[in-house]
Order: sequence, then C-alpha cells, then structure tokens
Amino acid sequence: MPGVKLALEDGTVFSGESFGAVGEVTGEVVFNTSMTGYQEILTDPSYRGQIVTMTYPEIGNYGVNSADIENAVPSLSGFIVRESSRIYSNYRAEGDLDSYLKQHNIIGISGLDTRALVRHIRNAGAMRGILSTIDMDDASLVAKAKAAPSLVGRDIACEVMGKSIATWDEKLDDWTTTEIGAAAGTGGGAHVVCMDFGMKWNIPRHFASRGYKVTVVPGNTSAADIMKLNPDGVFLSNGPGDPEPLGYACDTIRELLGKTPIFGICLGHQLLSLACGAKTFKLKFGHRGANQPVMDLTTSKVEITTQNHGFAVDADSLPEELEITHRNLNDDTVAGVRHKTHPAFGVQYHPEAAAGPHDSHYLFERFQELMAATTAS
Ligand SMILES: NC(=O)CC[C@H](N)C(=O)O
Repeated sequence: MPGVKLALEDGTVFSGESFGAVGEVTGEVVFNTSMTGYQEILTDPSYRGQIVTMTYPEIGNYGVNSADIENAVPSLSGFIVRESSRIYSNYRAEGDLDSYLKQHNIIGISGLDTRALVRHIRNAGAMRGILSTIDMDDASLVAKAKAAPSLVGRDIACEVMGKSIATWDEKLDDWTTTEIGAAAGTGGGAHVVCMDFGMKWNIPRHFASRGYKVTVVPGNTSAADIMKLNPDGVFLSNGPGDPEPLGYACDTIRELLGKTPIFGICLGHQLLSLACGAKTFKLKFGHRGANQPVMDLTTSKVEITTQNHGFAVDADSLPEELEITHRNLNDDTVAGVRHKTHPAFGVQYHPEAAAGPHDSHYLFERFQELMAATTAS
C-alpha cells in the first residue's frame, strides 16, 4: 500500500495508509462528528475546498450506493478516516468506498490518529493542509500547505452551482416519505424556485415529496428572471465557502424580499442575513456533524440537527429588521433568523438532514405556511 502524508500549515505532519485516489491535494482541514452518512458528506457540495476528517473510527462498513448521494459527484478535496473498513455489508450497497473514491479521484488517508488530529484542530482552529502520496518530504509539504489558497474572501459557490434552469421531480426515498407522513403531497402544486449555490439534493426532494412544483436555477440568476418563473416561494440553498464575496446573490435576495416568501438553509441563511445588512465571520473550527443541539426560541424546543458550516452570522451585527429565532446550544451562535416585516427566514443548519436526525423537518412546514399566508393576503 503506498504511503500518504497529511501536513498542516502549522508544521504538524501525520503519516497514514493510502486509500481512494493517489496524487496530491490541498484544502482546509476540518472534521465531522457524524457516526453515519459518509456518502452524503462526500457528495455535499458545501465541502468544496476542504479535506474532511471523520471522527467516527470506522468508515465504509456499509458501502456506497447511488440512492444516498447529495449531488452528482464528490466536491470535497480529500477524506481522512481512522480505519477504512475492509469489508462492507448492506443490502442497499452497490460498491465499496475505496473504489468510489478512486473513481471520483478523491485522495483518502487512513490509519492515522484522528483523535489527535481533531483535538489539534479544535485547539488551533481549522487550517490549510495537504494530502500527498507523491511527496514524502515534510518541509516541502508544509510549504505547499502554507501556499494553498484560503477559503476566506473567495467565491467558490460559483464552481459548484447549477449551470442552467431545470425542473426537479425526484422525491424522498420511501423511508423518509413515511417520516414526513401527513405532510406528503400537501404543497398543492405551489411553485418553489430553488437558487442553487451547490445544493444538497435532499432539499428539492423534500419539496417534491411535499407536492410542490420545483424549479432549480443557478445561484447567479437575476431577481427579474426568478420572478418571471412566477414563484410562490424562493428557496436559497446551502453552498461552499465564504458567503461575503457573493454580493451578486445578496443583491438578488434584496430585490426578492417582500415580493415572494424566502427560506434559506446554511449558506442561504447567511446570504439572507448579509442581504439585510448583517455581517458574517469565520468560526474557529466550524460545526460539522449530525448531533448539534439548537433551540427554537419561538417554541423553546430543542432539536438535534445536522450541520456543516465554517462561517456564521454575527449576532451583534444584526439589523433591526432581523430577529434571531434559533441558537446553537454548543456555543450560542446564531442558528436561525426571521425578517420582521417580510416573509423570509433562514436556518444555519440542515432540516433536510441527509444524513442526520429528522427533528427539523417542521421548517419545511413553516415555509409552506408562510407561502400559504402570503398567497392568501
Ligand atoms: N453548508 C453550507 O451551506 C455552508 C455555508 C458556508 N459555506 C459555511 O461554511 O459557513
């Protein structure tokens, strides 16, 4: 098995065993605390530019399949695990993780002390790193990690957003449709237009299963072109990188505010907040996992949520017209906002789960109620 090294910009170097593709790649090294859902994580476009460490020690044991993908191909830069399972066993599996990573040219490293790596990132913060199977010289690797581009200040959503306007028909799989139960099909054909900044596919699957007509447009579509589609509501998707450079999207959202109900998830929530005059900042090491507690301040209920973000909305920067509706209970950061006068809200986490708990499905109902109330008024 070829050797592989992970080097961080601060000079820390780990050696491990290679799995997946060979070669060399740089990215921001982050970690995810989900126990399952590696395939959804691999294909979530919000990981663009990042090398993801799984804290769960055994990854790959249920294989991969074509049903659990969140986008056509993996977008992340590299994948770090403690142990890559040598066997997989699951009736839904169609192949093994190692071959999947090879097929999509994703470099993996296993056999390193992921607990030590994650403790280091938690103390020092997420930082740039490099994975290489071709350069084993520590000093050279650290120099390359230092020279890698930072995520801050760059628009990388434009690299993964949809390129054309398309209709969306795919629904949730049978298990999740059972979960949404009575809500299935209740959308009554109302039209949701999704602005795609690198959207996880489980979001439009939710809209389709709830009975909406769904159109997906590239994240750089103008407000005028969106309004021509005659939406009953506009959804702002998740997406990778720093939200601040996406001024074009904020201009569009500002124009849409008050004309149509708006719901944003993750990057979409950050863009909605920026469009209203708030600021975002980079978290030390981010929130990535399927076990993040959030309180809905409007009901005082706590939900366990799936999250994947490295930036957050600055509570102190919130303009008068935005109200904080949700807080992350781990660090009290803003987890949701609502516009006080226009029908618009966003959450920093992932109600579509994929993978993760289904506690937050109610947010799709809130959007539905908002659309119904706006149409009625
Ligand atoms: N999942 C997302 O949409 C992530 C939003 C943004 N890229 C962040 O890291 O904060």
